[in-house]
Amino acid sequence: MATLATTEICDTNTTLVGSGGLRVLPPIFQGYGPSRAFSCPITTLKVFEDNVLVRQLLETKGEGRVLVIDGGGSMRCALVGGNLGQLAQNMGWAGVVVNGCIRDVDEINECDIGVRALASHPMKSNKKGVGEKHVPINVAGTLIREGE
Ligand SMILES: O=C([O-])CC(=O)C(=O)O
Repeated sequence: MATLATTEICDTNTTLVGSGGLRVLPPIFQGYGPSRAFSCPITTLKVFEDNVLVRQLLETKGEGRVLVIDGGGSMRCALVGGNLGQLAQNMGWAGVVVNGCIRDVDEINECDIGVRALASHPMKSNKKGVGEKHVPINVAGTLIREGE
C-alpha cells in the first residue's frame, strides 16, 4: 500500500476539516502490530469491558476493513488479545483500533495487522455479549461511522 501523507491530506482539505467532513482522532493511541500505516473502510463496534461482539465480528470476513471499537476508554481490562489478533489476521482484517486496552502484546506484534489501542492490560473482559455493532461511535470526541 502506498503511504498516505496525512499532513498533506489535512493541508489540502481545510474546508472539510472545518465542516467535519474530515476528522482526525486525537493522538492518544499506542501503535502495535507490524503495520505502521493502514487505511480501509471502517466497521464500528460499541462495547464496554465485554469482548464477545469483538470476536463475533472478527470471525466474519474482514475483506481489508478496519474494526474500530469504542470501548469507552476503559483501563480496567483488555478487549483484544493474541487469539483475536490472530483471528483478525486470518480473516483478512487490515487492522483494529481500540478505544480501550489490548493484551498479549508480544503475540499481537506477530500478527500481520495494524493495531492501535490506548494501552495494554493483563485482565480479560466480561463475556456477556453486550454492545452494538455498526452504530455511529464517538471516540475521544470524534464521530466515526460505519463505512467511512
Ligand atoms: O479472549 C479474550 O478475552 C482476549 C484474549 O485474551 C485473546 O484474544 O487472546
